[in-house]
Amino acid sequence: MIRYDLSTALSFLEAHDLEAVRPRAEAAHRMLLERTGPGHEMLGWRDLLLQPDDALLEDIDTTAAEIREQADVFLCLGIGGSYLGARAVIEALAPQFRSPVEAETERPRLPEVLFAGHHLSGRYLKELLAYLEGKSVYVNVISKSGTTLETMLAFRVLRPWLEARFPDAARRIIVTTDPARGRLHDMAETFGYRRYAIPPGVGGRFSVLTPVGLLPIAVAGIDIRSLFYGAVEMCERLTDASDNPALDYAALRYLFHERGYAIELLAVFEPRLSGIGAWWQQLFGESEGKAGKGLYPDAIQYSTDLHSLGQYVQEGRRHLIETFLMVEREPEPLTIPDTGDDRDGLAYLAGRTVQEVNRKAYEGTRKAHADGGAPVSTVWLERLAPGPLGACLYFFMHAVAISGYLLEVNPFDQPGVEAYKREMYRLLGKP
Ligand SMILES: O=P(O)(O)OC[C@H]1O[C@](O)(CO)[C@@H](O)[C@@H]1O
Repeated sequence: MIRYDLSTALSFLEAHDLEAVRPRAEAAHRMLLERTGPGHEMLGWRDLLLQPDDALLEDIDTTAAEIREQADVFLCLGIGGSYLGARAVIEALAPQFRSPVEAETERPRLPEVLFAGHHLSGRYLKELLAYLEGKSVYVNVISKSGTTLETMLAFRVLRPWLEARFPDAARRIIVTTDPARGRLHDMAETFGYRRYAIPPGVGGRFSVLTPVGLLPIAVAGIDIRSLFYGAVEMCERLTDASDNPALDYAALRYLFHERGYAIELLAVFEPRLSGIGAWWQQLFGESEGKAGKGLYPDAIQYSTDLHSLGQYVQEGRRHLIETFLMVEREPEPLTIPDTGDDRDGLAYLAGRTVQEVNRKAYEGTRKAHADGGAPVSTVWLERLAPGPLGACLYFFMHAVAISGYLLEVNPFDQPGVEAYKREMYRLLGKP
């Protein structure tokens, strides 16, 4: 389901470099599998795939079916790992343009899945409340700690709004949080909200395959079982150190990190994958960026950004590597019309497909950027569907764990994110 092509990047290294780093990468891989590395108590994201809880998937599907039936809007409140995974998968797989009914089935349309609590814009919340007026709204508050300001502040605004409009407000609020503690947990207990647990051994950025991601994804009408089992399959495949694309990816990144490269671009040519890029940014940024180490992760969307950042990538400071995230099989090609003239200068494309043009844009970009001095490699996704996407999510989680161990950091903590919070709370006069 996932293929990793690093052939072009290898030309930036000495012939034996990859082989030389392999024993270290394999040792890091073993630390992950054998739970001997720092942060090993936070490997719950693997455990839940090694022992799938089908009853939980069933339960989430049942809740999602009720919400799909009742809601016009499913509003997810969360930030960082508590929304990026859900948003990424929904953007990748749900229809990009909405219609009043699903064309073929004549069924009423799916609820709109919206996000809030992922920043502190009062303006956004005000406009959101105005938009929600008159609609049937369900709210999913997602926070592992149950204390994150952005999320909890949005909930404080939404809760009275819901209570004032819906006699069954308590049933419309679903809380996803720590199973035993925290303010959100306690509120759910007090007010009788439905509750889903984030296992204690799963950090926010690794939580997409828990109810954090699965409930919103299921509400969006996506097959969570296929997504989940795609990840299970990839998890099983990556236990073997030989022919292991995650290990190769981690080893390659490490080699360039050690050679002074500072930035990794994750470039997509399919806008639907931009959300995966945003999710990947948090995954790699929070896991690696500590002790003065790590590649700065930057997600970029082509060909859009070739017209803004392309100049820098081609000729700017040579301190970046580029990883393309591509889809192998594209369904429903769109044929470029033959208009019978060449007024727009595009007659040479008539009869070919837009997909082919996009593929050539990728091939051309890969060559140009490599020629310009950027080591490039490509992660290939078999197709845009729940199974391969689940495999892709696991691929990156496995890779970042190996990568963190190669850098000799704990890939599962994020002590640095507290610094701004301390300053902000001091300014706000938090008791
Ligand atoms: O789920 P929580 O506890 O609200 O945290 C949200 C996000 O905030 C962070 O803790 C960073 O502040 C992330 O690691 C996490 O994904």
